[in-house]
Amino acid sequence: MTRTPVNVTVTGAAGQIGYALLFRIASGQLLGADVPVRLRLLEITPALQAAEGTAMELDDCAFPLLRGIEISDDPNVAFDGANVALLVGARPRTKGMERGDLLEANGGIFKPQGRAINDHAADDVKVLVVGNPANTNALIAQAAAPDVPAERFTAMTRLDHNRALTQLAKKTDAQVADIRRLTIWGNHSATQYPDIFHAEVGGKNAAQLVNDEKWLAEDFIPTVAKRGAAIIEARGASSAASAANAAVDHVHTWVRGTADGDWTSMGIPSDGSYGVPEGLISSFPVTTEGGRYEIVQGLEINEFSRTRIDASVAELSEEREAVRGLGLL
Ligand SMILES: NC(=O)C1=CN([C@@H]2O[C@H](COP(=O)(O)OP(=O)(O)OC[C@H]3O[C@@H](n4cnc5c(N)ncnc54)[C@H](O)[C@@H]3O)[C@@H](O)[C@H]2O)C=CC1
Ligand SMILES: O=C([O-])CC(=O)C(=O)O
Repeated sequence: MTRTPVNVTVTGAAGQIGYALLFRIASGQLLGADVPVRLRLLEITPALQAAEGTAMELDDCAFPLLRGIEISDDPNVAFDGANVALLVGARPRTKGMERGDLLEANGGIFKPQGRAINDHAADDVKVLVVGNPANTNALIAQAAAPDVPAERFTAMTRLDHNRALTQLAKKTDAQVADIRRLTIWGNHSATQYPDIFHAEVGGKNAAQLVNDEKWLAEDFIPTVAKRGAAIIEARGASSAASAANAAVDHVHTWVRGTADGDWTSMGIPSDGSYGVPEGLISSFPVTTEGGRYEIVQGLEINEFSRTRIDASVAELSEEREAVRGLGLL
């Protein structure tokens, strides 16, 4: 059977995450080994030549599922017909830049990209924002795309989720595959809250198994939340292969579904669940099926968790106010 190729647009294609990501998409790991893909790469004009170089290497892999590569510096071209859009390219914080400057610079990227998605993407487009500050960049893009259902705009907290899985596996002497139902709540920032109170390790409640609140508060949570900075310190560059891996995981789970009885973490527009103000793009526990996701409902939130979820959500509200003040929403 011949399947129509799926159009996957990747922004920031010549960057370090792009270099780790494109080969995995083209090999079938994003959408499945039975799904042909066409890549659309968006870069700024000075980086087009580097993107061409990456495209040459993609050609040289002779991936059977790769049905074409187009490169452009025009979002209206790159998002044309996009079924999946991975928004990786963003303005990094540079010396002397305040938080407001960063939000404004990224507004200049994510607002026009949101508009281009609105005007040119396929009806079934699914958007993942990786570029930081990911949650608020996703909000800016979503606000610029009023014709696209709001829930199609998501932000990446899967890297945080994966980091938390490994830290918990190490602590409990388990394998990551033995762990289910872990949750990242809130913002992809140092305020995020990795929650093990509903997680299970080999079928046993993780928090009871660990039974060490000091480790949770002083080791596990800061290790996961500050892992990005630790990688920069160790590697001299920010996480790239692990970020690309998480982007692949995020979209793969969204499209192909969560395993029975398990859930994942995604930054998604809040419907007001768990006291998170409606519309904020915040990380929640979600199950996915048939290309749709649903927030896991009915989890009991204890005092320890409540304080931490509220703190991260408060940061998201401040970011929303800041971009509103800049006229980006
Ligand atoms: N959500 C998450 O878990 C993570 C997010 N990140 C973020 O991902 C982003 C990308 O990281 P890297 O690939 O390491 O950065 P990078 O600097 O290596 O690459 C970024 C690329 O984006 C391009 N770019 C800039 N503006 C653009 C525009 N308007 N349109 C298209 N392309 C544009 C640049 O030319 C550059 O090639 C950063 O914002 C980083 O902070 C990184 C790791 C994890
Ligand atoms: O911290 C950074 O700059 C990159 C990032 O988002 C992460 O690794 O989680």
